[in-house]
Amino acid sequence: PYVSAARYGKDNVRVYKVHRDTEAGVQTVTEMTVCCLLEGEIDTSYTEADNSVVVATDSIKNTIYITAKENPVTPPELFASILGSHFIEKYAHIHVANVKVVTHRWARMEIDGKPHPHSFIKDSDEVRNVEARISRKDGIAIKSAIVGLTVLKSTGSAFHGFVRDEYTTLPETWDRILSTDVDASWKWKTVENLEAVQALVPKFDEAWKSARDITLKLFAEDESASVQNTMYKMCEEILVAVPDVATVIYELPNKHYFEIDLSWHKGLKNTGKDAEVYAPQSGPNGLISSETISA
Ligand SMILES: O=c1[nH]c(=O)c2nn[nH]c2[nH]1
Repeated sequence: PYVSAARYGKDNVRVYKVHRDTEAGVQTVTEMTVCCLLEGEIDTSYTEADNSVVVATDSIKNTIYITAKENPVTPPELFASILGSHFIEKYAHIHVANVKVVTHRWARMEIDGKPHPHSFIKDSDEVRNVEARISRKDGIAIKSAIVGLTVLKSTGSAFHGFVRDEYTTLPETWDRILSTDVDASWKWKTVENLEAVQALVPKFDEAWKSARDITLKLFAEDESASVQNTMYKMCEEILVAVPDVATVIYELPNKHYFEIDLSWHKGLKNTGKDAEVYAPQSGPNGLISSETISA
């Protein structure tokens, strides 16, 4: 046997960093969870217990803290690229660093109508993620994402005209609840090195805001004929709004809310246009995904 692929490192490295603007008296916080996995000439550490090629995962963890201390931690695309580049530059036998950064939400509190200088709320479990592959020979490939943005609309969603056969029980509907946990990601065109990432820095936050705004606006306003079609419209608009992005990926669970027929109770009407009380379903759920590439 031989090792066909190997990567190792430290996962679930939680990092918090505060920026203190003493002049303005305003503090800003960033909290993230980092995973950093290395690839390279490391097979002998698996096949021959040769630890001389192993940068200990503990040292990788230490490097994450030091890199966070000495560099910007935002935008996460930049921090991930700086961190990954460190390993390629420092260790000749390490050829790829796979860095995932999950940034958690700390929304600045508004107290008496004013942004508070140093207090924040975790207003949802939504996260902003980055997965970067920093490779000595292939350059830097970055995928950014919005994950865990849970949304619901109480109307403005239909689903009819689908295959009807001996397996079908789902009634057609012209007015249903639509709810999903958005997982949207966009792949940047691969860049040569860290310098090229730094040139892109102003675009990373803009792209995240555009992708999030487009997703919410279309979700709310589209008279949805299906999750598939609404998802495609989101991809189209993101590809137009963010030219440096080559591919947009969505994965949307369809979190069903079932009507409850209460007619057995004194003829109580609670279906179709009379439906008001529904049963939210934990599962099964639909799962609709797509990858859309600019022309
Ligand atoms: O939007 C939807 N897409 C589907 O493919 C589907 N299948 N059942 N309900 C559905 N809703």
